[in-house]
Formats: sequence, structure tokens, C-alpha cells
Amino acid sequence: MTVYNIALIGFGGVNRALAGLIATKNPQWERQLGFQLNIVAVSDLYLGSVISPNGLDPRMLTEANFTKGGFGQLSGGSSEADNETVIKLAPADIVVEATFTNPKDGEPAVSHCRWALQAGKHVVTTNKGPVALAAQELKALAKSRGVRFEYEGAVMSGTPVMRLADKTLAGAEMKGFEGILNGTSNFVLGRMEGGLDFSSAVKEAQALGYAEADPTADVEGHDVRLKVVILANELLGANLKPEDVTCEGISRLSPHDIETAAKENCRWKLIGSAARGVDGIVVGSVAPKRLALEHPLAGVGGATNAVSLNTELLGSVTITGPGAGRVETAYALLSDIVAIHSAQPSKDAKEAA
Ligand SMILES: NC(=O)c1ccc[n+]([C@@H]2O[C@H](COP(=O)([O-])OP(=O)(O)OC[C@H]3O[C@@H](n4cnc5c(N)ncnc54)[C@H](O)[C@@H]3O)[C@@H](O)[C@H]2O)c1
Ligand SMILES: N[C@@H](CCO)C(=O)O
Repeated sequence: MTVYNIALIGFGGVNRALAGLIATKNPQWERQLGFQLNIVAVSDLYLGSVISPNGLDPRMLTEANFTKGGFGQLSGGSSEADNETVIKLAPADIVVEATFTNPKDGEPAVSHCRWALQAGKHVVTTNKGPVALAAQELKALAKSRGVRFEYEGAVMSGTPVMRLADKTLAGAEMKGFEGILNGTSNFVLGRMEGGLDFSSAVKEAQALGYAEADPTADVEGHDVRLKVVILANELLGANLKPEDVTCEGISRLSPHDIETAAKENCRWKLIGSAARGVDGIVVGSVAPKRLALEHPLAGVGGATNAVSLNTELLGSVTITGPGAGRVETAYALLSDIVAIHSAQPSKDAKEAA
């Protein structure tokens, strides 16, 4: 049986949900996917760090109500988060990075990924910072160490937009994309259309686990800007940086704007897009747009995301699905591990060699 030892960096909504899935689904994964996951370390800014080479009980991790520094009570634990030691020294095959997204320089998550890859460990992450700001460096580093850097959950949560484009639409010649790429702002717009005020709607999105630690990133469009950068660089071969993408969020839309649009059979949506111009240059933008109700993106509600990929050979292909959520995003991490598993000879075979 293949068992991947994993180290969780960050133990908030997403990594906790992954631990919860491990607690119940390992036997099923062994049958259906050919592997089980074993958590050998966790490090969290608030809770501290713990390394346990034989593995930690995932149920205990998710059900214990740890308070600040609580990992210090566990065998092999410390009340301080020593990410560097955990990443470099824990006997993990895969480091799962799910700390806060830092839209400015991606740190400390970029360093977390770098340390792991340098140590010959695969990295799976839902953190947009390292992917938007350092993907080229981290992909090259992974290649040089014979490991993988996977990040499907950085855009559209567990909805597989990047693998769809990379694998299933290979050769279709991508020209651009446009879509709803932030679950929180889409949820907020829908709740405001239902009469709720802006800040109550944001609070609901936070309680449901959709929002960033600082929800300003969601409602001011900064989160979508990172996703536009990621998709433009991945799908269109661009080399965009966040400052190359114009950005306006939804915070300036008033209840009156939303009401007026509804009366005129329209709906506001926060749209992220990028396209290659005739000069070959890729241009990206984030802005609220008033869409007629017949527009394919107008009916996308709640935290659901949708993106239409404009291809040369197939025309427009739209993928829609969850754009945020704890379990939905934990699924993205699982899908990354499935990709790692599929791409390499079995761990058992390597050990036998
Ligand atoms: N929640 C979603 O729907 C979703 C979807 C896609 C991507 N993401 C991304 O996934 C990541 C995790 O999301 P989440 O919802 O679990 O966030 P969260 O805020 O619930 O959890 C983040 C955790 O990371 C810990 N942390 C922060 N900085 C740290 C550091 N330097 N070292 C160790 N621990 C640190 C925090 O204490 C917290 O427990 C974020 O980058 C987010 O942008 C989230
Ligand atoms: N805060 C983000 C999470 C997914 O990246 C959103 O609401 O879409």
C-alpha cells in the first residue's frame, strides 16, 4: 500500500477540512486512488508546531479544541510555529501549504514552498501568493529536484480549471478567458440583491469560510487580480505581475446600483479577464460589469465561480463550480496529490529498487 506522509503548513479552514477528509476517507482512497495520507506534522501560526514521525490522529486534530499554542501539549509539539524546521526536517513526502495569501510578495508562503522543494518534497498549495508571484522559480526548482509543485486550488477552489485547460484542452489554442473568480464577492452581490447590507453579507461569507483572512482582498478585487495573473501565465503563457492588471472591486457598488440593475433585467458581477491582443501582448483586468440576465455568467450565484475559456479551435468553453469553501478547497489539494501519485512510479516500487 502506498502511504504519503504529509506536513500541513497552516491549520485553518482548508487544511483542517483536509484532515477531516483523511479521518474518514483513507480506506476509500486506498481502494479508489491507490494511496492513503498520513499527517506527520502540522505547523500553524496560532497553534504552534508538532512533528510525529509515526503520524498524528486526524480525528484528534480536527476534534480537539486547541487554544493558542495548543500543539505544545502534544508529544513532539511546541507552542511556537517553527515552519522551517517542520518543512525541512519532518519526514514528509508532501508539504501542504495553506497559510494566508499575501498578495504583495507572497511571503512567507514562497519561502515555505522553496524550503520544501529544496528538501526534495512535493508541494501542494491553495495559496495564491506563491503561484501568482513566484510560479516560474518554484516550478523550475521542483523540476530540478525531481518533485512536483501543484496548485489547482489557487483558482476556483476544487473546480479543475487549470487541469482542464492544460490537459483536456491541450492544442485548442487558448486566446483568452473571462469569468467570475471570487466566491465571496459573488456571494455578497447576491445577498445584496436579496436586500442584505454590504457588511452583513461580507460577515456571512466569512462565517461560511469563503473570505480571505482580510476580506478587503475579496471585495476590492485583489484576490481576482492574483487569479487573473495565475490564469494568464498558465493558460496564455504570459508573464504578468499583479501591477500589470487593472483592478476595481465591488465595494463602490451601492444598493441603489444593484436595485436599478435588477429593475432593468441586469445584474452586477465582478469579472476577471485576460486576452492576447493582435500584437501578441496579454492584457488583463478586474472590474464590476453590469450583465444582461441572458449573459451566461449572469446566472452564476452564491460562491460559485465560472470561467469561459476562449479557444481558437473549439470556440468558448465554460467551466463552472465551487469557487470557495473549506471542503471544496481541500478537494483541490487531494486532486493535486492524485496528480503527483499518477505521475510517478509507486513509492513501493521506488523503495524496492
Ligand atoms: N477558504 C477558501 O475557500 C479558499 C479557496 C481557495 C484558496 N484559499 C487559500 O487557501 C489558503 C488557506 O485558506 P483558509 O481558508 O484555510 O484560511 P484560514 O485563514 O482559515 O487559515 C489559514 C491558517 O494559516 C495559519 N497561518 C497564517 N500564517 C501562517 C504562518 N506564517 N505560518 C503558519 N501558519 C500560518 C493561520 O493561523 C490559519 O490557521 C489561503 O491562502 C487562501 O487564500 C482558500
Ligand atoms: N476568498 C476566495 C477564496 C478562493 O480563492 C474567494 O472568495 O473566492
